[in-house]
Amino acid sequence: MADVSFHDLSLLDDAARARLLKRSEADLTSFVERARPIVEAVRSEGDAALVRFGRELDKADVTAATLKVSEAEFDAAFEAVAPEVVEAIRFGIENIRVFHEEQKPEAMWLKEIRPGGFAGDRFTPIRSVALYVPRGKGAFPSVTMMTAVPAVVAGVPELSIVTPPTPDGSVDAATLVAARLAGVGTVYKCGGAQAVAAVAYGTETVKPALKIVGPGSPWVVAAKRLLAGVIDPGLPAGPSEAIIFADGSVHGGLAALDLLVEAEHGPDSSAYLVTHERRVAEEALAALPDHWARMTEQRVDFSRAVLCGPHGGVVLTPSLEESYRFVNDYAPEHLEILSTDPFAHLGRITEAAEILMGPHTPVTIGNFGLGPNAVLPTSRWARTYGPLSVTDFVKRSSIGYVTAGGYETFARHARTLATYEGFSSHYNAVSEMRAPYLPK
Ligand SMILES: NC(=O)c1ccc[n+]([C@@H]2O[C@H](COP(=O)([O-])OP(=O)(O)OC[C@H]3O[C@@H](n4cnc5c(N)ncnc54)[C@H](O)[C@@H]3O)[C@@H](O)[C@H]2O)c1
Ligand SMILES: N[C@H](CO)Cc1c[nH]c[nH+]1
Ligand SMILES: [Zn+2]
Repeated sequence: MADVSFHDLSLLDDAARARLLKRSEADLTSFVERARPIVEAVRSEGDAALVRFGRELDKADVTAATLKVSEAEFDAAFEAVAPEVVEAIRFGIENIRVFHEEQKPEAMWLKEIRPGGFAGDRFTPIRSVALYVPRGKGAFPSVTMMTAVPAVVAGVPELSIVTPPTPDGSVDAATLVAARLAGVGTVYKCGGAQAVAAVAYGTETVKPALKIVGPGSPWVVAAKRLLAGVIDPGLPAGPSEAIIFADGSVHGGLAALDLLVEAEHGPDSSAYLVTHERRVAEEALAALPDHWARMTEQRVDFSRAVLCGPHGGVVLTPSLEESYRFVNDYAPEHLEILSTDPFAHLGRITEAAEILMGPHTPVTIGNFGLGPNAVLPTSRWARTYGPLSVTDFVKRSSIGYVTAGGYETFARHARTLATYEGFSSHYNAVSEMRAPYLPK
């Protein structure tokens, strides 16, 4: 059995350190090439292609008539899901709603920039958005909560969910419960590249959308890349990843417990424990076998593949400074600061999409509904993107308003720059030609 990867940063040259920063999806070329014919088939054949790929790729018994989830299926889902699961979904949705309502921008603001000259922003919902909910290596009602709640808070009028069907032709029941409780009533049974193509082009059954958000496998990420000229692909959210940052105030066994959280998503995930304390690193390595003994076989296989492979393991740094530097260079999707004084470290970390503070805030709690969004940028995109938010579901128009009294000051400077840039109509519109036409 392979050993957990142990990286002593003080022994690595720059090239070896740079390799640690890479993710499995760094090269999507082969997925993009294989997703291309799927996308093309959906564009040209519509529902027929969705049914074919549903059967081939998801081994699912779907027909054109059953591609859209019926009201009866929603009702049956509430019967099928255990009451405590419904309660956990309600609890999460409520927290996520409170967080995102706080985040919602004012519908409009206007400021007097100079006397008689007003400028501001107005926010209006995007007309139609599709939410991708994965269903490959597990079911994700939590992703339904995380994508649907901010969309509903933003007021998007046309919302739909796309998610892969299961072999019996149904959709994960808890996903349907979460959808209805969050306020989304349209769910289509298609996943992967074909789902992205379906909402980009539309089919006989699937209504096209202006934007798609939500995480997914490399098939989903590849299709979003191919269709970026047709549909807004939202923030890049691929295979899950995390850094557990630990100082010397915690036990390494705790770090190992939390390191396994995102490592168990799939063999394409990434997860590191980063610490400058050799004791913490050694305790973590020693604790992993016990933790694995309490996991399901599939999740052991996934997390072993990550932690024993090139995209995971334990990183021992020569100093606290080097730990900060590694985290900021890596720009993780999830970062957990394991310390009895996490706020002492927070100011040093600038590149992370989600930062969870202290020994009582494991990534699990963030994933399942503390409030902040757990759909997050992966593959170092945390350097420029933040978590999914209400602002992903609205667009901004800027508003300008100049009064009769304020006009001449702005016009004078505009004439000067219009002349410099060589625009005669721009000039004329603010010249003496304007006055005769103005309302008296
Ligand atoms: N970044 C985030 O915020 C975030 C949140 C949750 C999950 N995730 C990640 O999302 C991903 C979900 O992936 P998943 O696989 O569980 O579900 P998925 O729904 O994204 O992918 C499954 C679909 O991929 C397609 N597919 C599978 N094999 C294929 C093949 N050989 N050819 C063509 N298409 C194929 C099928 O259509 C299938 O329905 C995981 O990597 C997880 O870590 C990320
Ligand atoms: N960790 C995922 C985001 O990378 C979210 C999630 C949902 N369920 C379990 N985990
Ligand atoms: Zn997770």
